[in-house]
Amino acid sequence: MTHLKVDLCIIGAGSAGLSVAAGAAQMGASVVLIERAEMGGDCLNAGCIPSKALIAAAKHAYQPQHGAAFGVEDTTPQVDFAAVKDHVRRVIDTIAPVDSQERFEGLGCTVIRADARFVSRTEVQAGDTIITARRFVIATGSGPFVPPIPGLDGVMVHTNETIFDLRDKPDHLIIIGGGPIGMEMAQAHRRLGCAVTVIEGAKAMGKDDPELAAIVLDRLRGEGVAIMEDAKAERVSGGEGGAITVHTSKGRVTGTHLLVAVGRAVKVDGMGLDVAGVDHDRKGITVDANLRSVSNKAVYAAGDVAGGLQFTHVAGYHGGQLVRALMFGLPARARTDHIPWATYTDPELAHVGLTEAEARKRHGDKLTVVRSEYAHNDRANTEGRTTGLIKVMVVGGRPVGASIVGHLAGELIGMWAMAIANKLKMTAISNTVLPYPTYMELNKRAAGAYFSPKLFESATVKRVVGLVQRWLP
Ligand SMILES: Cc1cc2nc3c(=O)[nH]c(=O)nc-3n(C[C@H](O)[C@H](O)[C@H](O)COP(=O)(O)OP(=O)(O)OC[C@H]3O[C@@H](n4cnc5c(N)ncnc54)[C@H](O)[C@@H]3O)c2cc1C
Ligand SMILES: NC(=O)c1ccc[n+]([C@@H]2O[C@H](COP(=O)([O-])OP(=O)(O)OC[C@H]3O[C@@H](n4cnc5c(N)ncnc54)[C@H](O)[C@@H]3O)[C@@H](O)[C@H]2O)c1
Repeated sequence: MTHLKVDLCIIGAGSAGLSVAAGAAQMGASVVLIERAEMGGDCLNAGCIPSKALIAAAKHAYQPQHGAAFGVEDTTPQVDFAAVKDHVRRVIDTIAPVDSQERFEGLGCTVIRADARFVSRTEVQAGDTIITARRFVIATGSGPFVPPIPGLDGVMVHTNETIFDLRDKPDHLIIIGGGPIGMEMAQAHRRLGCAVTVIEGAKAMGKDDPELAAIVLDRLRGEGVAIMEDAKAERVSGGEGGAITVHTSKGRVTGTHLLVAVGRAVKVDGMGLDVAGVDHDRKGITVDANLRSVSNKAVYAAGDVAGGLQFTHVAGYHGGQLVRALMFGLPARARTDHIPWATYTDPELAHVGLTEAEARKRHGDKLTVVRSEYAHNDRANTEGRTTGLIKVMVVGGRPVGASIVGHLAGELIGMWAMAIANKLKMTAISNTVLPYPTYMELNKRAAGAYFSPKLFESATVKRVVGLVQRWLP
């Protein structure tokens, strides 16, 4: 058995673990980084990157069929599904060196490729190495939750861990779960030529503003994705030639392939957390506002396993907060009110801060909701992207939330994320001069919609202007 004594031991080399490791090692701490599977974790290997690469291929399949409005004849492209998967693989391989063992060893980390588990409150074993550390970061992420639906174990079930490796095009893909994974995968597969049915137990895209989500759902339905809502998957059965039937509270659907996307299960099993005295539950490690275990002060958690929002940018944010806490002894104080998210359907759906419903509940009459429609944006008109809108929730002259549905919503939300993170006023947006014609002007128009009534419908302003005009030379 080898023994190592270090400042910091990080378990998991996904977005969260890598962010902490890179920062801590470059600031001079001795760091052990342990990963039992592929470097880069879910985002690189089975999450964000393959899904966005697949969506990009699907856009290429879709666009040639919709050029007529621009005077370009519609054509039906031939999709080589296996070649699409080659493209997905190439993108992963291109990005992989940034997350690689070699790169992190170059930064000064000791990288161990093994399963890690606590053997005491201050020691972790990985393979034949025992690591004693002043601090530990658990960044073990999450995996697909596969619910105990009767019959599921009797058919071939895909999750995000296998769907990107599928090289034969599904004739009919059934997706259980209408969250971000389900809806992104539904549209991508439909555009690549599959029949797709989504079975959602409650409301599809149910974590987003329902008015904006409805615009995405209309679009997907218009493209031929069948979406069943309030239809809980109750039983699954197999049939001849690999056919799969999902029985729901609203009837049954038969397809050729099944993707389960009903949420995530955090990875904490077999880690010796009880030996280390680290409290945890179904949502992950129980941490305080500083991402520190409430029951073992030497242990911190970051990313999906920290029990909050499950996004790569949150994992990165946790990483930054922990570097600050672990290297300088400053409080981490992870906020959540300024965290944006985006779902990369077409149109995209993005959000930051309070939704309209949450803002109404919290702020009542003090809330103003302003809107800006894509149909009034010149750039959107030139590109035929006029479906969409922005809603901004404003209290006391400052944005407290923004929701966007439309082309590039994931990019546009950045301006509101910056405003909320830095507690900027609406004037910070309205004072900004933007290039014309851009989609970004939608944000400025929303800020304009906030000030317009105050300027153009105010008797006081009219009186002052009248007086000034009388006295101006
Ligand atoms: C299909 C899909 C699409 C997504 N798209 C987006 C998106 O567009 N944008 C976005 O922000 N987020 C997206 N996400 C979410 C994002 O992937 C996760 O939030 C992010 O990967 C979490 O990072 P993490 O470091 O917490 O965990 P992970 O990336 O899961 O990394 C944890 C690592 O720990 C390792 N590990 C676990 N247990 C042990 C152990 N005992 N010993 C050693 N190693 C261990 C695992 O092997 C893994 O490599 C998507 C997720 C999925 C599934
Ligand atoms: N663009 C992005 O940022 C992005 C993309 C994909 C995933 N993610 C992350 O991954 C997480 C997991 O995504 P997800 O879509 O798997 O989970 P989710 O929890 O967001 O959505 C799962 C959906 O499945 C439904 N469901 C659960 N059980 C069901 C049943 N038996 N029958 C029918 N429907 C059922 C739920 O009502 C819910 O709407 C997300 O919350 C997000 O954090 C992010």
